[in-house]
Amino acid sequence: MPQSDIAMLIETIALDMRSAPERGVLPTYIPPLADVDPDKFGIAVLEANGRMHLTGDANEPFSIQSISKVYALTMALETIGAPIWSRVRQEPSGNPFNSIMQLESERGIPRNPFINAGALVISDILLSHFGAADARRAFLAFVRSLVAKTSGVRYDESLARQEYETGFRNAALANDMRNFGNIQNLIPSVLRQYFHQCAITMTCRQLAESGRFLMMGGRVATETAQSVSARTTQTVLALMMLCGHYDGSGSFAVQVGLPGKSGVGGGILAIVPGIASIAVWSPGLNAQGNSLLGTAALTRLVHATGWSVFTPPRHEA
Ligand SMILES: NC(=O)CC[C@H](N)C(=O)O
Repeated sequence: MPQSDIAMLIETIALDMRSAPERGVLPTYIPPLADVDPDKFGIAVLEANGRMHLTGDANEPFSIQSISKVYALTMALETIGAPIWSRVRQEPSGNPFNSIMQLESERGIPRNPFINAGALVISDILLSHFGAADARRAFLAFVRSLVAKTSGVRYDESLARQEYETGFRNAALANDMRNFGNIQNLIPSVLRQYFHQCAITMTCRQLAESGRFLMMGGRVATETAQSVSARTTQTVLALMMLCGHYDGSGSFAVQVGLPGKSGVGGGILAIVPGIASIAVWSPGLNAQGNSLLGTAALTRLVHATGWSVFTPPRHEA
């Protein structure tokens, strides 16, 4: 698609989204996220050729929350590899992201790395691998290695602390898994690691840049950064498609048709393999905790571009 068309398209979508009457609801269980301006809206589209298209609030940092689960899984796969699958499965959960019922009945083995229980196991794995003193630093360094300009890519310490003080459900999930022998480090350390990962702030521009390795089969944006293996990339994309939107993953696949990962900060990272890395941000959420207008914007974008992975490639006659 010509570059001017993408630029115009996202302008039009952003304009329509600005006046949308239904904007979803802000999450109240993480206090600072309830105070974000619900009218914020941004889109960043990074094409495979390196062109970046931005609109709206695409240069404003926001809390990436569960989008961080993509980087954590990538790191765990690149450092530990296949043994992680004895502690977390690769299946859709069909349950809310913070559900404890399924975890209990399945004896502390989470369905996938993108629900909270699975992400806590991944945080535990990173803690064991890098050590308590270095795991947080290593995680932030990895995320920074994926973006060109790292300014603003940081832990929001205040948000991480407030989630630590109020995240009783996550504490319950971690304790339940420790009871089943699937958490090895001390619970406070695991929770601190996990809440910090969730509390990273990034702009849509930086998020789209960070998805470059997923778009390009493992090649990253900056020259200094290591590349990620093609196998890890495919695994992460497959799980984003199947589990990236929790119990809304099926309808996201039907509407948008791209591997995507949402966060309760209102961001979504969606990947068109070989073609584009897309980040959208609108803080209001739908009933499954995924950005309402972010999903609507991606639906429009994919409809106009034919970028769904389920759309057959156009062949010249
Ligand atoms: N879906 C999300 O973004 C959830 C992340 C949030 N930090 C939590 O653990 O509840």
